[in-house]
Amino acid sequence: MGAEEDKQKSIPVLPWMRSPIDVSSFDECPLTLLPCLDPRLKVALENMEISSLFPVQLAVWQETIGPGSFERDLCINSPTGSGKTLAYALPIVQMLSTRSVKCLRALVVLPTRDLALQVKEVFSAIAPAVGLSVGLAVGQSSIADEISELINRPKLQLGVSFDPEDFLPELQSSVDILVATPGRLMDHINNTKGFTLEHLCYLVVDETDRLLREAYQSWLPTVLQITRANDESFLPCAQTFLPSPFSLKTIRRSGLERGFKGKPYPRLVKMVLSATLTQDPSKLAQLDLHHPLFLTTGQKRYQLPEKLQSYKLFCESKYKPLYLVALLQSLGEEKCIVFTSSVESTHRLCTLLNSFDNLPFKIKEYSGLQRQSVRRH
Ligand SMILES: Nc1ncnc2c1ncn2[C@@H]1O[C@H](COP(=O)(O)OP(=O)(O)OP(=O)(O)O)[C@@H](O)[C@H]1O
Repeated sequence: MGAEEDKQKSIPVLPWMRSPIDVSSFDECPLTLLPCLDPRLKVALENMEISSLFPVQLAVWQETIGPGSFERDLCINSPTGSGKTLAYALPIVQMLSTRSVKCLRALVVLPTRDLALQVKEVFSAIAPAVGLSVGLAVGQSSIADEISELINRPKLQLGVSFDPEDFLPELQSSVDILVATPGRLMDHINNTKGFTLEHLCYLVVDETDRLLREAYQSWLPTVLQITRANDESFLPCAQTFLPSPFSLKTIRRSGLERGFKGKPYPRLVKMVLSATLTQDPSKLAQLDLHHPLFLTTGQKRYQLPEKLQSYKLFCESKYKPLYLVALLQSLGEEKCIVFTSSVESTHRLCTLLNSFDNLPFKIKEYSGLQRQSVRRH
């Protein structure tokens, strides 16, 4: 294939992908210079030893809290390690920080439990600073325990007798933000009383490529259908709706005046992220994006720290373990992480290394073979 043909092939089909925002043109931004940052969140970030925002975080801030003000759905293509989690967590938490009534307003979906746990940790480090709670639906605990974490059941008052027929306690969400894997999310959608996406304002699809590659019990069409159904059921009452301080209904008015061409407004804002975002129109169509804005750093898959040096060692594959042992020995006391391509190779390599009894270091296995509780310590 000629170079010209190659170039042709890499031009995205979708027009909005052809004029992206170049994230690499942004610099890091010290928190002291970040416009509109809630001071409570600034303190929370400083407690995490974060003193400036990475380029992707600044670019997203500009399109959400900054002049972009969440008007468009965001598609973010940025390498692993570039700080995508905080890029969406910070604006969402800041936007929800003024809400006083608790209900589920932001949903973040990730393909695996480990990733969901990492993302939950980031939200948990900043959300409580502005009075928001974060929940996790990943199947780490029993469904009953998870439900009691996510749903608040008001207790019956002592001494007051209720006819069980008349009394249906109002179930409310205990969390404002939920981080979930698709399977457990579907369990709650289908079976958990009081679990509702009715008030959802933000949907984040992290590791989008992976989530679009597999259907995962059709979680995406289900979530979109539920949120669309909310839009439709609210639309007829949009003209006659009188705001009430006690109403929890999110009224997604038709936003003609804002150029939303009859789409409901406020709408469900979507942010989709990946290190290798697909350009396949049929895959992206599944997300039903609104006037999407593409933010990208190009084709880079990984973001390596500037001072990291890398070396390659060439050898025949049958000698790989021996070279590895020699390399580890030469590194002496340094801590090392060895990555392999599968759970099985990790297990094999670990068994092999442990069979040398004169190595001056301890070897620990870390893969999906270990239970979650072991992996976290
Ligand atoms: N502004 C920041 N200042 C300092 N460290 C940061 C900042 N933002 C993120 N980090 C740290 O950088 C690392 C990478 O961040 P993160 O995991 O969000 O990257 P990512 O782009 O989401 O990667 P992945 O594709 O693996 O999910 C994390 O250890 C995180 O704590």
